[in-house]
Amino acid sequence: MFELRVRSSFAAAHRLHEYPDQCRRLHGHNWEVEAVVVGPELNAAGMLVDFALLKNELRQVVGALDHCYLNELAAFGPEKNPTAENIARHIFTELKARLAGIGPAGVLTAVTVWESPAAAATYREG
Ligand SMILES: Nc1nc2c(c(=O)[nH]1)N=C([C@H](O)[C@H](O)COP(=O)(O)OP(=O)(O)OP(=O)(O)O)CN2
Ligand SMILES: [Zn+2]
Repeated sequence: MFELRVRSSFAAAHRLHEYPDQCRRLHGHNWEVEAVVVGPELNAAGMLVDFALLKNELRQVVGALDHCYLNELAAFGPEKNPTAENIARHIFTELKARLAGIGPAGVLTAVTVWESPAAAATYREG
C-alpha cells in the first residue's frame, strides 16, 4: 500500500464560542493542512496520484478559507465552532468530493490541520 501526503496552508480569523478563555475573542492563525491519500496500485509513470493534482485540489479547497472570518462561512455558521477539528472535517469532505469528481486511483483517508506547530487535529475515514 502506498501513502501520499500533500500540504497547504491558509491564514484566517475565528473566535470560539463556549470557550472560557481568550479564544472567545477574535483572533487569527496560520493553519497548516495535510491530506493523506492511499492506494495499492501505481500507474505507468510509477505514481499513485500525481502530487501536482492533489496539491492543486487541496489548494482550491483551502483557498476558499484563506483570509476569511471563518465564523461567517456557511460551513461553520453561528452554531458550529471553527475549531481545528471542524476545519479538518470540512476540508476532508470538500476534498473528497473534488477527488471523486476526478476519479484518481488513491483514496483520501485523513486530513490534519495544525493550528500551531504544537497543536493539530486529524479527521479520518477508513
Ligand atoms: N481541541 C481544540 N482545542 C482548542 C482549539 C481547537 O481548535 N481544538 N482551538 C483553540 C483556539 O483556537 C486558540 O486560539 C488556541 O489556543 P492555544 O492552543 O492555547 O494557543 P496559544 O498559542 O495561546 O497556546 P500557548 O502554547 O499557550 O501559547 C484552543 N483550543
Ligand atoms: Zn484560535
